[in-house]
Amino acid sequence: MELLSLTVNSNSLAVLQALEDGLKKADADPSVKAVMICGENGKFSAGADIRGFSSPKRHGGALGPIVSLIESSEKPVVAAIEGVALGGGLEVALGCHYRIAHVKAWMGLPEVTLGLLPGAEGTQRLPRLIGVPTALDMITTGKHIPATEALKLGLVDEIVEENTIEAAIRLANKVIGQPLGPRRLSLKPVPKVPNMEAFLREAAVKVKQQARGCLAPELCLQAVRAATETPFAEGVRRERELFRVLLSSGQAQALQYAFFAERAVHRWATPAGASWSSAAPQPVCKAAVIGLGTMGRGIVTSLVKASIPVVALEQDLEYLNKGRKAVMLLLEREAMKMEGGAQSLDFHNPARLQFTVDFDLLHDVDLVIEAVFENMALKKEIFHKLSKICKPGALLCTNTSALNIDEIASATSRPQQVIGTHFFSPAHVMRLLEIIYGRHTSPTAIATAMQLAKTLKKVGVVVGNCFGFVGNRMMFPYVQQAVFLLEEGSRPEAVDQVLEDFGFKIGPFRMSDLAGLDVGWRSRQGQGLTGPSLPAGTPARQRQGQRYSPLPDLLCEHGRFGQKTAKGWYQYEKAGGRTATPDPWLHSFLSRYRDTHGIKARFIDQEEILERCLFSLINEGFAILAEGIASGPEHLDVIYINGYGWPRHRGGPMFYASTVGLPRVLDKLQKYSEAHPDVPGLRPSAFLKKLVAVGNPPIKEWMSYLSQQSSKL
Ligand SMILES: CC/C=C/CC(=O)SCCNC(=O)CCNC(=O)[C@H](O)C(C)(C)COP(=O)(O)OP(=O)(O)OC[C@H]1O[C@@H](n2cnc3c(N)ncnc32)[C@H](O)[C@@H]1OP(=O)(O)O
Repeated sequence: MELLSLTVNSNSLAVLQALEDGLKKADADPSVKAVMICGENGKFSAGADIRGFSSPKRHGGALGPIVSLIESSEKPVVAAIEGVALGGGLEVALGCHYRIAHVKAWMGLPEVTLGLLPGAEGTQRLPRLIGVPTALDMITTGKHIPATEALKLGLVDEIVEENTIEAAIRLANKVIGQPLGPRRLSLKPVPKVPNMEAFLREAAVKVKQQARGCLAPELCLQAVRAATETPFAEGVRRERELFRVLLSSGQAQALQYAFFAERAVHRWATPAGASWSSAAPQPVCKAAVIGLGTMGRGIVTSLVKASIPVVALEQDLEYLNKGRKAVMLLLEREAMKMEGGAQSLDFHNPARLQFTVDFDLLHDVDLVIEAVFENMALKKEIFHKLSKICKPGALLCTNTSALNIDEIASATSRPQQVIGTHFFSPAHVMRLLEIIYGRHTSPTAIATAMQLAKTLKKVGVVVGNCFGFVGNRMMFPYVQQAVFLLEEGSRPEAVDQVLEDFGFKIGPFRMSDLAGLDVGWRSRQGQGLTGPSLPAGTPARQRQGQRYSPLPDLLCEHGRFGQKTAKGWYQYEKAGGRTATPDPWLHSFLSRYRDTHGIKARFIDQEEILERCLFSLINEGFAILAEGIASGPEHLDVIYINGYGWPRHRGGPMFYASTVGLPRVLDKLQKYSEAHPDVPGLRPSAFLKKLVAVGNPPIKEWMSYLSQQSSKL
């Protein structure tokens, strides 16, 4: 035997053992001259089984010594990388003396996205191979890179278009007898950077800023720093130490929960029994988007990027030309980020992207996404038209953040094909797609919308139809609490700071200024909560017997719509400016407001700000679960992580509640509810009370209590 081949699809214990046994056998057998390591079924390895991290013994130090064993082999070891080499899989490849990859393979060290660091000596070998700046980027972001890039970086020695295994065998035969010392990465010095210390210091500041409280990127950087400052063996010791810190941090559990939650939402189901396992999607070969405002432009861009031909429609030529310009600009920017540039998107080709004011051009599309502004009468008029013009099987989607899907569907002759597709702004960037089924929506329509999400590289989450659906419905009590806190004595910057320190990308007041206060104002006017239709004599701070804050309405009456008017909860340098500065006018306005309404301002500490905002949001989540609007807590968490800037390392609001402990959440809600009996959002939901009563079960068991007990809730 001249060559031994080993397969390493996943780094399970059995595979590791087989790898170790195989290597020892190869070393001991004089007839073996070289070793080739490959994966089965066209995949090298996706790394360790993520579920295994809950048992530290299984992975912590198990792989590192095997990687060292590979490297110290006296016979050349060649990695044949097909499919993916990720995490522990890539670390195995780094232990090999040569790496050869298929042109379509992808590589990366994504441990950081799971709250960990590459703990099998990867933080020490990769910088030695490709240099500190690039290794640091790969390790702290966890990005997957294509084989072509890996070749440019020197991560692999060769890429092939044909049979990788045969090419690896050829390479192994060629290098038999050549000295292995120069191929052992642990023996190589880390390539120098002109001012390494300054470089690492700057990188640390950047990584900390981007991490927003997530530990893993910072500890990844510390491990790479160790590679630059200490010999290999010392660096490995430091890497193991840091790995153990991360493994026992709650953040790793939260991030791993988020990994599986994002996959669990693919397996959608509705209370009526429709599900992913029985429904098949319809093909979408051509789509249309109606309305080229901010949302429509992003949606068109997203479809073009996914190579779906689009007809983009506006109400008149003026709006069409404005929309066309904006879409072209977005597409040009996107094309610049892509390898093939504008050519790869081909958006100047009318067969790919057509602009029109003629509804009749929608006769042959497979799917329409209506994205006009939130006006029920207008949406119904459009859907009525669509059901006359579109071909029989076409899916009719409405991009709405709160409107009733059933009412929109009632305007058509085919309500089974009507579905809500709630995109998030900017629609070509944000990953979330909330998919809302109505009473008559067919399983095929849901499956098609889910497939669309996948094609657009988004995470689709299927939810039921209610005001605000899941995301916005949970957001209402959160924002309401934030405003109540201002009434009681706090300031926008204090509330935002607490929530941003928690890890939100942006606090509720900065968010409101960004989105525009006029959006909510129009909606409240429509609901008769403010404006001319408010009955005379309505108390200023009460609606239907419940506490109401007119503060946001008053700001709008002063023309303060947020960034677009340079004034909102903050002041900005100019209309459209982005830099929020606390505004003395607002502070004295709040004082006058409190005086007018006889409110005595009090000091509100950070704990109260955090708990009232977050626990009211979580409380609404429990109500949503109890009503069957979403089929599990993962759905709510995926929505919040991908659409609302919830810090991923805290796993989503429902996972966070499970880590705080449901008895504590209940206790605090009870306390706040007693202090504010006129605020329904603080009254603990029956489902939360039930879960506490049955002993605070783990999150994965919550829904089982609902099905047994829903009638008694
Ligand atoms: C000291 C030793 C330490 C080692 C550290 C590590 O190795 S940590 C693990 C590093 N690896 C990863 O993070 C890879 C994670 N996986 C992915 O990025 C993707 O799954 C993929 C490999 C790129 C494939 O993507 P694709 O879109 O084709 O499929 P899915 O993501 O839907 O995955 C299919 C199912 O496989 C499960 N899965 C994938 N990888 C793992 C894994 N490493 N451990 C456990 N399970 C994994 C995934 O959950 C899917 O299962 P479902 O049952 O369908 O949900």
